[in-house]
Amino acid sequence: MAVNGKIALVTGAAQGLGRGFCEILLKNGAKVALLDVNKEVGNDLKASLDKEFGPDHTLFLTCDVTSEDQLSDAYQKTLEKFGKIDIVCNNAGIANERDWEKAVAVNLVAVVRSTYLALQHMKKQNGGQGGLIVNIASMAGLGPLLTSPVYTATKHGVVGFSRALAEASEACDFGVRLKVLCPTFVRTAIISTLSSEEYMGLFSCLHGFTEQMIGMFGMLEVPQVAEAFLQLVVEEGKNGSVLMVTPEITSYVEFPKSPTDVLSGNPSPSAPGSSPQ
Ligand SMILES: NC(=O)C1=CN([C@@H]2O[C@H](COP(=O)(O)OP(=O)(O)OC[C@H]3O[C@@H](n4cnc5c(N)ncnc54)[C@H](O)[C@@H]3O)[C@@H](O)[C@H]2O)C=CC1
Ligand SMILES: CC/C=C\CC(=O)/C=C/C=C\C=C\C=C\[C@@H](O)[C@@H](O)C/C=C\CCC(=O)O
Repeated sequence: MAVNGKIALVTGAAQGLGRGFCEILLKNGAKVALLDVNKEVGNDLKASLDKEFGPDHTLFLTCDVTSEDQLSDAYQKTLEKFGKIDIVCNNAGIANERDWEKAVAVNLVAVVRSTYLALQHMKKQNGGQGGLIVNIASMAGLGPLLTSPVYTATKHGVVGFSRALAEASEACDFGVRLKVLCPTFVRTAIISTLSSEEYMGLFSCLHGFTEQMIGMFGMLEVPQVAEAFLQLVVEEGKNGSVLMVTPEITSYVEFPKSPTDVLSGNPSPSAPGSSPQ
């Protein structure tokens, strides 16, 4: 999808990766609705972007994505301001294994809700022009991050939900594509929470393991991930694709055609249909 002239909505836009995604969209000619629960940082970002791109290219909306009313209202205000929504990036996310229900609410429930709101406004059957939804997961959406079981669950959920809905959207001819971004560690505020007692919850005994993982997978900078995000946005087709981003490589993930493709070669003798050993 060409970005120039498009209207985008980004959640968690005030800082970190969300800010990076907004800036690269604006640099490529889009107008962006910036949604974030942090009013102060969001207003500061809006003021900064107004200086660089002009006041009419962005709209900041204070929005807690876990609130159905606030999210729906933000979509409505975006449509009132810009007339349409072509791209949605569900980026807002937290890491918190102690208040894990909050993490589920932000990282998964809100992503589903925002995706469905986007679909409602974009799909051709509702008079929409189609569009693209990019959901931000993580490498922890592709494999278990043992320091963060609930975070892992939410990100696996984002990957599975987005891939399934992409297939459903194609089957229903909604005209809406879905894609997923799975970065490894990125130097943002979320990293600083990883060693905090609040984040670690049951797993404070694993402090130090995160440093090992960062050593193993490296640390990305926001601009690197923003470039990968732009690649996802501009690349035509690839509905349901999942893009992994590491310091060494940015590449699409190849999933097995069927879950049975990942079975080991030695079925249990008790397994139905298995031949006796
Ligand atoms: N930083 C990293 O290492 C990685 C981050 N991610 C994902 O990238 C996304 C962005 O994370 P970062 O930029 O790193 O974090 P960040 O903490 O720097 O930024 C997150 C933004 O989301 C906002 N936010 C949090 N809860 C919200 C809510 N309820 N409603 C609205 N906005 C809310 C925050 O105010 C903040 O502006 C998250 O989904 C995260 O899981 C994925 C892989 C790696
Ligand atoms: C908890 C949230 C922290 C930061 C945000 C974030 O999403 C960061 C994710 C970064 C990396 C996730 C890595 C997940 C790896 C899993 O696949 C593990 O199962 C891999 C474990 C070891 C791999 C061993 C090897 O590759 O040699």
